[in-house]
Amino acid sequence: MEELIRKAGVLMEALPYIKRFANKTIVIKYGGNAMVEEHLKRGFAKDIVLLKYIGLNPVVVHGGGPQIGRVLEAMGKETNFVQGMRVTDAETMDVVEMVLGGKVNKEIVANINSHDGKAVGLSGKDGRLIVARKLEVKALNPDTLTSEIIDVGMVGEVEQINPDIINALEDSGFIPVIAPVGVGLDGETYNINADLVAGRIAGALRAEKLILLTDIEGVKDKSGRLISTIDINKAPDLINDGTISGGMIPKINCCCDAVSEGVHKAHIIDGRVEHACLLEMFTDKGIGTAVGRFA
Ligand SMILES: Nc1ncnc2c1ncn2[C@@H]1O[C@H](COP(=O)(O)OP(=O)(O)O)[C@@H](O)[C@H]1O
Ligand SMILES: CC(=O)N[C@@H](CCC(=O)OP(=O)(O)O)C(=O)O
Repeated sequence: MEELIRKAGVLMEALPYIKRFANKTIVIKYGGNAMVEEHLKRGFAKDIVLLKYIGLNPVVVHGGGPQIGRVLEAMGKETNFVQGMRVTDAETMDVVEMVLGGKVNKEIVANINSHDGKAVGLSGKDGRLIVARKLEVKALNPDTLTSEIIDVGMVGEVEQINPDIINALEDSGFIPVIAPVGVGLDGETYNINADLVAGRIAGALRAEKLILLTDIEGVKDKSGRLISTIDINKAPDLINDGTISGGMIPKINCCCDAVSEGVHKAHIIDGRVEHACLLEMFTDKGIGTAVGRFA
């Protein structure tokens, strides 16, 4: 009996959040590093289905960097990163589109649907959801100490999000699952960092929340302790003083951009924790790092 009462208590803790988030859109970025063990993949799919059944509108944007890397390696093709972006020649672009839009996207769709969700896979080409242009990456040349443009190939940045297709799917009870492949004005294909796509989609949808699932507990301070909240005005200091580096920089920047565009809060959480999304959304304490306006 005690165990049953404890379970009821857990449900009651969730009640104010279920009420607050009813009919709200939640954009969840599912990183390639978080798609590891089978039980975690199933747990993620079940979380998404539960969110939909209790009246929220989850939108999934996925990555797949490690999965792309494995295929390129099997082909014997070298891959390089500049400022966290994969240098993408024509052959690499084909692999990226096949892996993200094909295998990875369909695996997530199938997993959600096997738990009675109604997921539909999309890339940025569908309904011209993600219109992109070539990304210009500037870096300092150590010899001349001048800033130079580095050609990273078909890497794109988001020019515009056309959310009509997402709204149409949501209205019909479907769960959009989006691969971060963009389309240019002339129909060309672009490879875009999945965090950046998730942030821009959350902004365009005026989502209640953006959740980035990654492979670390959240943002940590210099002594390795988790920082549970970051005000968007304080984030640049954490980058400038070196607390935040590497792959965490685009994450925090896209969280800040999303909040500036009207998203209420963005969260960076550990996708290796089972049911991470539910723990973040429906418990008082939450997990990971929340980015918002706290001042
Ligand atoms: N202050 C910080 N707190 C947490 N992680 C950080 C920090 N600074 C840099 N990182 C690095 O950022 C990584 C997350 O970025 P990334 O590997 O690109 O994630 P994903 O593959 O999920 O997109 C962490 O694993 C960690 O190595
Ligand atoms: C331009 C660029 O780097 N694109 C990424 C797209 C996938 C991605 O972002 O995947 P994760 O979220 O799993 O890292 C790539 O090619 O790896």
